[in-house]
Amino acid sequence: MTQPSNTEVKISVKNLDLFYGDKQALYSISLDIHKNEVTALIGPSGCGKSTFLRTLNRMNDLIDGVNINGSIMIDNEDIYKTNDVIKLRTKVGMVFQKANLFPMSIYDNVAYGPRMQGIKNKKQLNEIVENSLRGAAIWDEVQDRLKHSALGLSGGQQQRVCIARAIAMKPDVILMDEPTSALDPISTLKVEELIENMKKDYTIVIVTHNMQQAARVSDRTAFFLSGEVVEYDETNKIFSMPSDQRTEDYITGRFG
Ligand SMILES: Nc1ncnc2c1ncn2[C@@H]1O[C@H](COP(=O)(O)OP(=O)(O)OP(=O)(O)O)[C@@H](O)[C@H]1O
Repeated sequence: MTQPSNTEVKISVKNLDLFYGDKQALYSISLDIHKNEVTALIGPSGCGKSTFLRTLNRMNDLIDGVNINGSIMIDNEDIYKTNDVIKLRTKVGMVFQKANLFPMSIYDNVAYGPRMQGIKNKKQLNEIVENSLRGAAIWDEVQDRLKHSALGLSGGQQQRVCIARAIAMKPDVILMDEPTSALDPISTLKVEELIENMKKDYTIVIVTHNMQQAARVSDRTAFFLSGEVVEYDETNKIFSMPSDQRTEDYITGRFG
């Protein structure tokens, strides 16, 4: 468990409500996410963790009938007031629960985003691919088979290539939605180590069902319940001395 430092605020969420049609899924969420920290979102199934995560790069815009009130500022800019959603999603990358690599080579998977941005220079692409795979702690395992299909890798390796693919876009923030829930314990540990190492370069927000994982990798933890944030604090505090009885009941396994 790491000690949070007094880092600057990267993302500031104020009074955020979200509705799927008539159904409200998030209630007046306000919290600050700090730069170069790992922030964990925990809570029982259906409490709104993924919904909240997706608001941070406007992935919910892709769902019909979603309405949002309140504001989310990233680097002091309201992300719901910009029209450049592509730029936002470049700055705020995402890694999903299940590795979702394209049926193409490892190299092409990582080079995909930069190529879409118009980078064609071979040397530059080689550099981006190598640096991204190194950044995702998978270079040593795949450097001899960059031209092989990415789908031939193990689940844990594929998930790290997904992280490399996110890194290749040079994001500031990386959102991770249960990135290890489909992995075995050893691959999980590798991804957790990777997350710890990545926070010096990125701001990371991770949804996890795994309480030990939240305790191991995060600096701050938000406990969600029925669409509200019950408690948000330093991870040490949440896991040793929560202020709210409901947080305590959840982390001690009394429900959820
Ligand atoms: N596309 C959607 N349309 C309508 N309702 C949705 C949609 N996605 C999620 N919901 C509802 O919003 C609420 C929050 O769901 P969400 O997936 O954010 O919770 P979660 O905490 O991430 O759950 P889990 O841990 O099971 O992934 C739930 O009641 C869910 O049914």
